[in-house]
Amino acid sequence: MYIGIPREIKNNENRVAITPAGVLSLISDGHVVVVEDGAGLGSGFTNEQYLEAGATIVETAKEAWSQEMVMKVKEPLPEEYDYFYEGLILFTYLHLAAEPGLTKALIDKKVIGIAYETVQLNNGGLPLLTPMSEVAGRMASQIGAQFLEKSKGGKGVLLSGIPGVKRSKVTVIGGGVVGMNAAKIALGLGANVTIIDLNPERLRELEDIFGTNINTIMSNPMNIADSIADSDLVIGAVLIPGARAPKLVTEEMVQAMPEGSVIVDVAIDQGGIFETVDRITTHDNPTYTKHGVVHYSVANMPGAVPRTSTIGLTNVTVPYALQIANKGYKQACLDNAALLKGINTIEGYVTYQAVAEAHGLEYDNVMGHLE
Ligand SMILES: NC(=O)C1=CN([C@@H]2O[C@H](COP(=O)(O)OP(=O)(O)OC[C@H]3O[C@@H](n4cnc5c(N)ncnc54)[C@H](O)[C@@H]3O)[C@@H](O)[C@H]2O)C=CC1
Ligand SMILES: CC(=O)C(=O)O
Repeated sequence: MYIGIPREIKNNENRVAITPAGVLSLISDGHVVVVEDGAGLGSGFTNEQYLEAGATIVETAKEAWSQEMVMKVKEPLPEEYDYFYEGLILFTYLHLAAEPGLTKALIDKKVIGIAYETVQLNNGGLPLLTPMSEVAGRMASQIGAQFLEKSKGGKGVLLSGIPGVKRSKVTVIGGGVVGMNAAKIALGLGANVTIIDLNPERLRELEDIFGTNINTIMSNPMNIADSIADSDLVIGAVLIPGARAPKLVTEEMVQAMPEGSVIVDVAIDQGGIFETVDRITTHDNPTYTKHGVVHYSVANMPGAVPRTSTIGLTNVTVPYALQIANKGYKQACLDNAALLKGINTIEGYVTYQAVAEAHGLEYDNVMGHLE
């Protein structure tokens, strides 16, 4: 199979969809990998390293996009939609529930859109989302600590406090991969941590992991309002796979937070869980202040630590890419139920229920397209 790797063009997105080691794996199985000039530089991988691994370097994005399968990191931006063509296999993060324009473009151009974030194992795990959620969760607490500094617009508190001065309170809403990693770092920085989740089994697991060093609370509007009212930092980490994120934190709840508190809405890539998060921010200009509260809503947080993130991402994506390339996407998806769940669009149809619901579009069963 011919596989294209375009350079990422989102603001400060320095990740790339494949490392030279990943190229070698694909080439060893007889595939051709076409990498856009300089695509790996942001992650510290040079054209020469890709060439040594056996890739072909092309000068333009158009050439990288003209291959049978395109592997990317972030969802395509509108200026990339013109590269779509009927039958293209697009293997990347798509986050379609929050992307009506992209959903329409994929349907109109009959692209086979396989979304990393909805590839799902039988146990519910999301193997192609997990490493980036680990990165973003860990970053969320670091970033929150930074924006609590007075010069950054925060109230001027240190997460750990000091002897004689109380520790800051961090509330994490959603105790999955992002939430657990955010809690780990917040605890390490000395904060007083509360995790809120809807799933009692998950709350039990979190207590088994952290012991009584954290508070675990059942998710409901009253508990969320109570916990965030006296929090210094609130982290949004809820996910319903493939769906638009539920707005769990109302404007009124944010208004009740003390001035200079900080919100980090990691779930922004699925639309965000705070009513007051009304925009996606960028690494160049990551925050805005509303009701006196600093809001951070960058949708590609791992793009800021591209070396770690690219290696972490490609560790998990390349084995799936190999299955698609070796067997063809139809057989690969028939043989692998996790990969099958990744197909969001095919032959002009939406084949992921939550995406169809998010946009009021007709849902079609993917199996009818795989004969
Ligand atoms: N902004 C960024 O750069 C990045 C964003 N993300 C996003 O972070 C979000 C979280 O991802 P993961 O932690 O991997 O998901 P996950 O599936 O591991 O965890 C989600 C958690 O939310 C909980 N949940 C569901 N409904 C809830 C409710 N009503 N109240 C409280 N908890 C609820 C679930 O029980 C689960 O424990 C996703 O939207 C993901 O795409 C991930 C990586 C980077
Ligand atoms: C998951 C995601 O949106 C990211 O890694 O940027």
